[in-house]
Amino acid sequence: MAEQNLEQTPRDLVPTVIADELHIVYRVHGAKTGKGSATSALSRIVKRGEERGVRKVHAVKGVSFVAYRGEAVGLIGSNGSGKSTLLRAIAGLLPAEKGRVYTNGQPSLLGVNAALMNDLTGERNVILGGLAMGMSREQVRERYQEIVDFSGINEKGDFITLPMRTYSSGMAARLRFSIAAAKDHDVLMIDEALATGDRKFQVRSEERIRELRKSAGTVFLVSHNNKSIRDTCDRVLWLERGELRMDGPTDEVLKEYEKFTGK
Ligand SMILES: Nc1ncnc2c1ncn2[C@@H]1O[C@H](COP(=O)(O)OP(=O)(O)OP(=O)(O)O)[C@@H](O)[C@H]1O
Repeated sequence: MAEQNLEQTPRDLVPTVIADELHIVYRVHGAKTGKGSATSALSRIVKRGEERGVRKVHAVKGVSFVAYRGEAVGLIGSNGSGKSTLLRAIAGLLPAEKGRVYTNGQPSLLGVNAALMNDLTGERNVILGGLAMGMSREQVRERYQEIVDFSGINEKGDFITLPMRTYSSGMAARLRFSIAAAKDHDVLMIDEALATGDRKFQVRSEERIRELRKSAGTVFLVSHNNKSIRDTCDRVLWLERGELRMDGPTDEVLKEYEKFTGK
């Protein structure tokens, strides 16, 4: 893929993320506890080393690709195929077992579980979220109304002044997306954020993703919604059992993926 792109317009392509034979392995402690007393457990640890009682999950297996500035890259694959793991590794949240990830610029991961404070109001979260992304107080103040309007949180009443815990999961996801999308990111990674919003919000956020791409960032989008991927991404990486099964133009990859899933 990289070679193909380089042949087309070598000077315009600025790589933002490079994954080189990347392997990610989770270690689950206490998965195989074995039987017996505490003393026998201790002696097993001493005798057989620290890996005893640790189960490994090899979630990403030798994935390589190069993503460029201005690209929107979809990540697809069955449940448990390694999509979220790959994003977390690009964001620097998981160490590589083998291989490397290089990023040019600051990657921001916008997950469904992104950490907003449930006991604080939406309003406070907008401010803290903006500051946490590196915006100044003035910038947050300037963008505040835009963020709230984009999220649509106040469409059905004054919810922005209520604690986040009173929001539905869709409302919370919309607010997270709106906060993250208020800033231009070098590399923005979105994990299923669109799936939780209603159709009107999805259309708005897809539009914003296209804008973010124009402002020279790279966007990664994990989704099980093929339509969202088709409407937003020009390139798709298809993962299956941790391996990169296909990397290419959206239509080509989705065609093969739909054959695979029988849809
Ligand atoms: N914290 C963790 N500890 C151990 N194993 C994990 C952990 N998180 C994910 N896994 C395992 O890693 C593999 C890949 O999971 P991942 O969440 O990356 O898949 P996914 O493609 O994003 O799935 P989905 O579409 O269901 O969200 C799975 O086998 C999963 O069980």
